[in-house]
Amino acid sequence: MLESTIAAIEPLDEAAMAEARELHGRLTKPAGSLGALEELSVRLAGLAGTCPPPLPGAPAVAIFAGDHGVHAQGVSPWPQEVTAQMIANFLAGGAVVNAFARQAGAAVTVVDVGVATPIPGAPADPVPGGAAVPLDPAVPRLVGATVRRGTRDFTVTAALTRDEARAGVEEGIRVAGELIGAGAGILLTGDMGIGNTTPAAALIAAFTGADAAETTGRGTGVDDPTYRRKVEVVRTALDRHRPDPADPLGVLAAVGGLEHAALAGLILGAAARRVPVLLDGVIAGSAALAAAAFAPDAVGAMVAGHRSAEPGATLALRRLGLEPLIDLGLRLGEGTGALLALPVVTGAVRVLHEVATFDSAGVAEK
Ligand SMILES: Cc1cc2ncn([C@H]3O[C@H](COP(=O)(O)O)[C@@H](O)[C@H]3O)c2cc1C
Ligand SMILES: O=C(O)c1cccnc1
Repeated sequence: MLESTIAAIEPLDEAAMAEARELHGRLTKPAGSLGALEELSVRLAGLAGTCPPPLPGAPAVAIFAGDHGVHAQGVSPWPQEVTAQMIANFLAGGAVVNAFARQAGAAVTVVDVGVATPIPGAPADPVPGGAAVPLDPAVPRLVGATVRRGTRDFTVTAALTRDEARAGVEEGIRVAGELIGAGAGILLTGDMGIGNTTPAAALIAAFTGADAAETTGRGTGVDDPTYRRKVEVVRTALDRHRPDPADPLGVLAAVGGLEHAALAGLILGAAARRVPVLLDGVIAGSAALAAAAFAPDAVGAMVAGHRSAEPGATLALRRLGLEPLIDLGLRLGEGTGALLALPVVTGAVRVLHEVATFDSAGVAEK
């Protein structure tokens, strides 16, 4: 499934992009006046292979959740159980991501790929992966797709086996296909996993070559001693595993997490189906680097929702050549920054559908 998905990812359609650029030049606005929205709409035309590209209807945010063996090293001030407790909160509609999803009209799917503790109140048998899904923005949904109940501590051994990392990536591909099959016109990335900014920092260091001190941030707000320990943990893991950036499955297995692997898969799945994927913060950025290492043309499907306050997020976006749409100092995750950016993406496309040309509106050109 991974290999066939990678093989299906192709470059942007140059003819559709040229058509979108030409159309922009005829719309009733000074050329270039919509700034970054113009190039974004051109890119989305290239992704869809048609101009104008479809409006990104039926948005769907996929929140991949997992726990982390490296939590034992004291890299987060929060207990591991908060991952499962927040999933219960997502399903009850009480988290920030739910508020923003309601505002955006986005369906919320939580995918348990690696949660270590029981999810309070969750059915013993959540919807198994593969079940038919209605995209109902009012009802958050849990998909049970556990690969293993938390990764191993990567300061000691590889976080995952290659097979486990592959299973995580393939679950993300499967979810992308399921959501797009149910009608989603744009996918948004979300994450939940106490400690997951530490593997994100390690992945970004592995893929960009940046130092652990540059890629590591304060996550949920760690104090100075914890921050120093976190940098050391990332450095120790990189020294121990020496991950090869040309082998993304190996990197994800050595220093990644199951939600990072699944998000890489979601991105690949969206790119293969030529549906845009709106990236959230640093976890998504680290997964996007993995996706780009699997398939460089996958970058064409990526839209950077926002600039997370985590320093690694900026390094990841720079490496991918993506400019974030909004920059509000958010550092939450869950998909919150991606959801806030969604109207910007829709606006960029709507211009190509609805704005009159100088000719049709009888407006004089300069
Ligand atoms: C209540 C709560 C809600 C969250 N929602 C997202 N995160 C975010 O913070 C975690 C990563 O930060 P660190 O690596 O410092 O643990 C992830 O679960 C991420 O989704 C949350 C964290 C907490 C505590
Ligand atoms: O930017 C993010 O994605 C982020 C930042 C801090 C904690 N969790 C996620």
